[in-house]
Amino acid sequence: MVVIGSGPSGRRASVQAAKLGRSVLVIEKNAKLGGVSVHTGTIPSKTLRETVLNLTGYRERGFYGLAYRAKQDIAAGDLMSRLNKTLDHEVQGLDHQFMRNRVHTMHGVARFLDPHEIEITADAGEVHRVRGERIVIAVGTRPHRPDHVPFDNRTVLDSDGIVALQQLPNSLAVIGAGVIGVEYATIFSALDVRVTLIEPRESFLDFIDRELMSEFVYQLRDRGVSFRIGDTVEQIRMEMGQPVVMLSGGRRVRAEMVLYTAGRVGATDALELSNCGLKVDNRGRLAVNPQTFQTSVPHIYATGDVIGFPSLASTSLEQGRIAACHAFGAQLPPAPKFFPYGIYSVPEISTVGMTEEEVRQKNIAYECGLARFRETSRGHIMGIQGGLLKMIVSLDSRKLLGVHIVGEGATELVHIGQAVLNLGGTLDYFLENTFNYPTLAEAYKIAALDAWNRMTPRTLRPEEAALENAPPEAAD
Ligand SMILES: Cc1cc2nc3c(=O)[nH]c(=O)nc-3n(C[C@H](O)[C@H](O)[C@H](O)COP(=O)(O)OP(=O)(O)OC[C@H]3O[C@@H](n4cnc5c(N)ncnc54)[C@H](O)[C@@H]3O)c2cc1C
Ligand SMILES: NC(=O)c1ccc[n+]([C@@H]2O[C@H](COP(=O)([O-])OP(=O)(O)OC[C@H]3O[C@@H](n4cnc5c(N)ncnc54)[C@H](O)[C@@H]3O)[C@@H](O)[C@H]2O)c1
Repeated sequence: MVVIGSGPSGRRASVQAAKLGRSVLVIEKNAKLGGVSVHTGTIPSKTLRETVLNLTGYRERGFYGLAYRAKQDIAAGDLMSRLNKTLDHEVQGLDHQFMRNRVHTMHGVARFLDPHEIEITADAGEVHRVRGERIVIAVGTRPHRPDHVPFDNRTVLDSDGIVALQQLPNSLAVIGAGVIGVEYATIFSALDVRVTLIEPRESFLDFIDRELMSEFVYQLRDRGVSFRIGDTVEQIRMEMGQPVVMLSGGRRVRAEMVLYTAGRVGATDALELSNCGLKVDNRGRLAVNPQTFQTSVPHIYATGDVIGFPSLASTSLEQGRIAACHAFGAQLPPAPKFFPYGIYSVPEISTVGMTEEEVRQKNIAYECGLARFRETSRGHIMGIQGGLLKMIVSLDSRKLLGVHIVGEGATELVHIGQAVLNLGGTLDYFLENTFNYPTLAEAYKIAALDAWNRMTPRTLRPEEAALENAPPEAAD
């Protein structure tokens, strides 16, 4: 098997194929393995977030006040040193995994010569040719960089540029309130940078439950984040060395730095896909069979971000494994119905299953249970002020339909809800089981009791019951 790209889906496909006893070659154009996930995407952004929360003492501010700082003057270098160490560990882990499983690697840009033959051009210009019985295209995406945006990697940058930051800005305008934009906007806001989030549509993160979003936006406004939602960017001008974002309707946003995060496009340009009979859509993405990840050319698979939604490292890993198993006839159980979504903003958001809006659209009779983290003893111990867990259950079957969490630890907590949901569990799981105390997971119990209270007719007090059972004249 030849795998093009060493991100999460290429990595999982290649190791799975090797475990099935096949000979595997991974082609990677970068000098280091790991893909977008390790070098510019998931791991760097999550490491920056963790570093910011640690150095600012953000998690302790509930006790010691807004002025509390673990480190007084935080510079870009403080963020980068921890980032580089984390990335080195990730790459070492990956190199070791490939070595253990005898996955071969070759560095260079791959392009198809025909449906089985691939040419690899290394940085030094050296050219190799390889043949694959099965091929996996796992080339991922790159940031969308329109010509009219004056990127200079210093004051106007994209999410690739932010991981090589030289200096921290005092103010930041983030253009595009997708997952990347929202994560970085909130991370910088936690660093006390003045942040403005700009989004042309009338709402953002539409796949998140709206009640959760109002809690999230409330917390961000409270921290001073400005929102320009429904405002189109007409131009980004440089005035006295600083970017000014010109919005439709005449408004301007002046900021020391602009982060442009208005989506990504498939990294398929170099592949010369016409040589193997494949075509991409207008965003450079490939269509696949969603069960097997085969493209229209059956021995060529495509996995990860290059096939579009949901474009997560978590789902990409699974896609790679499924593709390799299918390619070599290994059996796989059907994929679970629901996967979690984690947004590593500050505060975190995580969600699994249907939102309240989706449940309504499907006309399912439902009830919700809510728990605020401040209702848990663990929340008091940690000094947590915000945080909400929302549970949606079916009124007819009592089955769990969705869990939505905003607040500390949301991306970990969500897996309890995911297990119950994918195992077809009901509200009763949470009512009947004992949870460790004190934990944030106790929020599940509190939310379940809240839903139960709303669903169950109230037991009448003895004097009310007596009146209810009495003959009509006595009730008068
Ligand atoms: C800022 C950011 C934050 C993110 N945070 C999260 C998160 O918290 N959680 C999450 O689940 N997901 C997150 N993601 C998404 C996640 O990174 C992607 O879903 C994942 O990396 C996709 O994996 P992939 O297998 O498609 O390969 P990628 O990681 O995209 O890697 C593709 C590789 O292919 C190589 N390549 C491309 N073309 C060629 C060629 N012609 N020849 C040879 N090699 C080639 C590239 O150099 C690259 O190394 C984030 C993404 C970004 C950008
Ligand atoms: N925690 C995570 O799992 C995580 C984190 C980051 C990224 N990702 C993945 O990476 C992918 C890419 O994320 P993304 O945020 O770049 O893309 P996105 O498509 O999620 O969001 C892009 C945003 O930019 C807006 N936009 C589009 N054109 C614009 C323009 N001309 N001007 C201003 N705004 C514009 C869109 O309306 C949208 O809100 C996502 O699909 C996501 O799954 C995941």
